[in-house]
Amino acid sequence: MLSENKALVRWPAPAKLNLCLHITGRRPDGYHNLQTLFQLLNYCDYLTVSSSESGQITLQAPTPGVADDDNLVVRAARALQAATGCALGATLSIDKRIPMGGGLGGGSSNAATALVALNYLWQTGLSLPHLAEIGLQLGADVPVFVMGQTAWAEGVGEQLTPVPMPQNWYLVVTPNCHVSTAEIFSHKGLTRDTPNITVAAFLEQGGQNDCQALVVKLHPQVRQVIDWLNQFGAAQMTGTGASVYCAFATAEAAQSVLCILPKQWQGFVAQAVNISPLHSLLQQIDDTGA
Ligand SMILES: C[C@@](CO)(OP(=O)(O)O)[C@H](O)COP(=O)(O)OP(=O)(O)OC[C@H]1O[C@@H](n2ccc(N)nc2=O)[C@H](O)[C@@H]1O
Ligand SMILES: Nc1ncnc2c1ncn2[C@@H]1O[C@H](COP(=O)(O)OP(=O)(O)O)[C@@H](O)[C@H]1O
Repeated sequence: MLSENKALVRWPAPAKLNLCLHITGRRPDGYHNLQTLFQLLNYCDYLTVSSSESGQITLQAPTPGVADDDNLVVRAARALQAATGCALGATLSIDKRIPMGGGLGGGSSNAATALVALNYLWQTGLSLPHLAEIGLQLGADVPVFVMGQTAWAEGVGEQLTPVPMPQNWYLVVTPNCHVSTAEIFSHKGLTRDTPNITVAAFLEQGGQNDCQALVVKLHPQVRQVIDWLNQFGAAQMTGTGASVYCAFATAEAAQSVLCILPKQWQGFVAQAVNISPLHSLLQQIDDTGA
């Protein structure tokens, strides 16, 4: 099926949540070491990708606010060409559903899906760890999406240990404000000295988001979302914000809160998954021998 209709395949690029985000130190290059639990979700952007003989990388429609040459899928395609010497080109399109710049990893996930899809279509044969290494040059969150499992992460997010988590339902709410990752990491008010913990300790006690206290000071809208969601459970920010999430035992419970979400915010309901929808698709391709 796939071999006949490759251009029609919708390659999923899932969102993630950081179920904790501990900043444990600052490296000499200015980047921060962290410990985080990357929880993959079944809520996705979708890419269509076709291979071409031209060698050109073309985006069918621009992503709002992003120049095509800066788009992470274009940069991912070019990085794969450079790493493999592949002379083929590609035409890509993105069906964007994940709010941008919200700490949900959409751009990084798009890049990871482009790497995985093109590695398949171009038959460049790189392993997932090799693709993750290429992805790390594009962003600290790309490796987890390439590897495709919910995981405990250390370093800048590239040292990954898969950890199966309960398949909770999450309501994710994004206020109408933009939080700059670079601004938060360079702010003098950021907590950067959280002691390292073990995965076992996280699983037992949970963890906090070290960026949250600073972000709510700088962006009162994020505090408003947290206060509102706290009526229904323990709300926490993901990444460097601005999105906030709250866990529910059932889809219905999460959906019923989404129905009464104040109009100035956007939200979606998603289920936690341990295997990325992208990797479930790859498995299906392998199984059918397409
Ligand atoms: C902290 C996280 C947690 O998921 O936040 P979100 O982006 O998801 O909100 C990510 O690892 C972010 O990864 P990503 O968004 O790919 O960051 P990058 O583009 O690599 O870096 C943006 C800027 O943030 C700073 N930065 C980023 C990551 C890190 N571990 N230390 C840093 O100091 C650097 O100044 C860098 O120039
Ligand atoms: N394909 C893409 N999708 C989303 N953002 C992209 C993309 N390519 C580049 N970007 C840039 O990356 C930034 C971060 O995007 P995103 O991954 O959605 O958020 P976050 O890093 O907060 O999780 C965006 O604000 C945008 O400027």
